[in-house]
Amino acid sequence: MKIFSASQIQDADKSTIQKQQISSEELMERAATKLFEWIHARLRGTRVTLKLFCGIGNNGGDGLVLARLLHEHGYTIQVYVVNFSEKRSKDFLLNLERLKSAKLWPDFLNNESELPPISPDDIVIDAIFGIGLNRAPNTWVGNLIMHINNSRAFVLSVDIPSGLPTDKCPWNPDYAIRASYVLTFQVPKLVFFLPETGVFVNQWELLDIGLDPEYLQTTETEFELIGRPEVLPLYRPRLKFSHKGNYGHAIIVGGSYGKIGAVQLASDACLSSGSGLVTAFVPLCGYQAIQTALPEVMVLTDGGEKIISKISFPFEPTVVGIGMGIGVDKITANAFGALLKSMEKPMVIDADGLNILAKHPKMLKDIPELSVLTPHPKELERLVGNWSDDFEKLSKVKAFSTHYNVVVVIKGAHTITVYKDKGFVNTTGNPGMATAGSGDVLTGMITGLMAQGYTSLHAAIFGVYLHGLAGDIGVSEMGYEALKASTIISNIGNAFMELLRQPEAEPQEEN
Ligand SMILES: NC(=O)C1=CN([C@@H]2O[C@H](COP(=O)(O)OP(=O)(O)OC[C@H]3O[C@@H](n4cnc5c(N)ncnc54)[C@H](O)[C@@H]3O)[C@@H](O)[C@H]2O)[C@@H](O)CC1
Ligand SMILES: Nc1ncnc2c1ncn2[C@@H]1O[C@H](COP(=O)(O)OP(=O)(O)O)[C@@H](O)[C@H]1O
Ligand SMILES: [K+]
Repeated sequence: MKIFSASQIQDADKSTIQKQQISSEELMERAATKLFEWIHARLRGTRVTLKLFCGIGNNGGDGLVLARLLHEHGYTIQVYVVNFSEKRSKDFLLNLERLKSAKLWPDFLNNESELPPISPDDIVIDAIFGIGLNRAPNTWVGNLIMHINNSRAFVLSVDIPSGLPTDKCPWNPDYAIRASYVLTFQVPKLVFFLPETGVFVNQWELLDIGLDPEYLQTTETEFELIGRPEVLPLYRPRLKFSHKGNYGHAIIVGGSYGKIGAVQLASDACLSSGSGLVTAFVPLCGYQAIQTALPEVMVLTDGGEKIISKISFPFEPTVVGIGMGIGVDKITANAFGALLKSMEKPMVIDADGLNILAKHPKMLKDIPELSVLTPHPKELERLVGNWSDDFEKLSKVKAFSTHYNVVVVIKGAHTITVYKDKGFVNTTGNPGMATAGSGDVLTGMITGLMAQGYTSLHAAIFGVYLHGLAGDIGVSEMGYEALKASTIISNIGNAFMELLRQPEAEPQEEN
């Protein structure tokens, strides 16, 4: 699903109004009716007080229409107009008049007003700012936002939490609503998924308000949200008459004394993702452990007892996944650098492989084109330097990816796979996966997919999604705390099956 910028959404609104020959006021009515239907379907007339905080733009206009509809259906409501500017929008004014005609008189709040009482049992509807927010809220509006946040009431935000801009981080994080739930119009917003801004959104849901489908389909976006519909077409089915030679031979290179488990996890994950053959390449001390733990995996060693000192293969691998537990010793770094120079096919580089690159930036130019790099935030910072906020991080990664022609997987709660100017935001995974070795599993999975012929970009997007899904299935059986990296591996098969599951047929109505 595409993630549009604020200005693109505004263009989609305009295009809708023009093509569907409706007025902006009708579009507002349509949007607010969707809000009302969502709320009414859940509350079904429950006796609860809804406190609607409405700004003076179109987001506030949505709030006013919603207030009218709630009132018509007998709900107890209190409407506050957050009067932060004299420049009220046309549709806000129109709906203010309609509200007054329905004998509903809002309280007008300004910088001299007392903060209105909010009980933890109230439901707050937050319609102060929408995607039109373009500067920091002033102090009294910020204080009102903090008051709402401190109220412990359930806060339902219209379109976007007020105070959170659509395409940047908030000027002041205290001055942004922390929404219990966001009902967002038509398309998801990027800020819902970034570590610094996603904290303002506990849960979100799309409301389809019928924006111009042609505009939505034909407009290119910088980011895309990756769910089942996007991943399913990437799947490469296994053929009836195929044999293991058709699915590639992956080599997982890594490990050092005390860190052989990382290679074991990655090799296991690589095999469990469908690689035809998997060989682990480890220092001598890892030989027995891997041979014992993974009978299906072959093992190569170099001469070094505790660390890798020279990397060479007696055959040409389909793909190499490298770096987990390998250490950053100078000898290992030299061996790694020599391998980069000799390789032409795309590789997967993780963990200490990335740390070696950060320590020896001259090696960067030797990374084979279209390789996949899988940094966690700290490794990323070592690689691209620090950033002032999540948006700067994204632009740095885009520049890095373009410069070296590599795919960068920014790992996190919503892992973002970046290739050149485009970012793919993952939707699977959970905090149970914040555990030792889960990154090694991801590297193994991406390597395993590339071995089978998935392109680098597809392997990264598909692997990240499947890894998160395997984690979600694992957590559904044992909870967050007990999930281990090996649990993710044992659920890779379930994740494939869940992905490929046929949707259940709609029950037939009996005549
Ligand atoms: N355009 C359309 O046809 C539709 C718009 N919709 C709603 O309209 C919203 C966008 O509305 P608007 O563009 O009116 O903007 P907002 O309602 O988000 O913002 C209010 C106005 O305040 C001004 N402003 C921005 N930041 C400010 C600040 N910190 N302090 C004081 N004033 C500030 C802006 O210039 C803006 O015009 C969407 O989020 C959505 O809720 C929906 O009704 C669907 C249809
Ligand atoms: N809160 C979270 N929600 C979803 N996924 C997470 C979360 N925390 C970590 N993960 C995932 O777990 C993996 C952790 O990788 P990494 O930090 O490299 O672990 P390790 O180095 O121990 O292998 C990444 O794929 C990341 O996206
Ligand atoms: K809002």
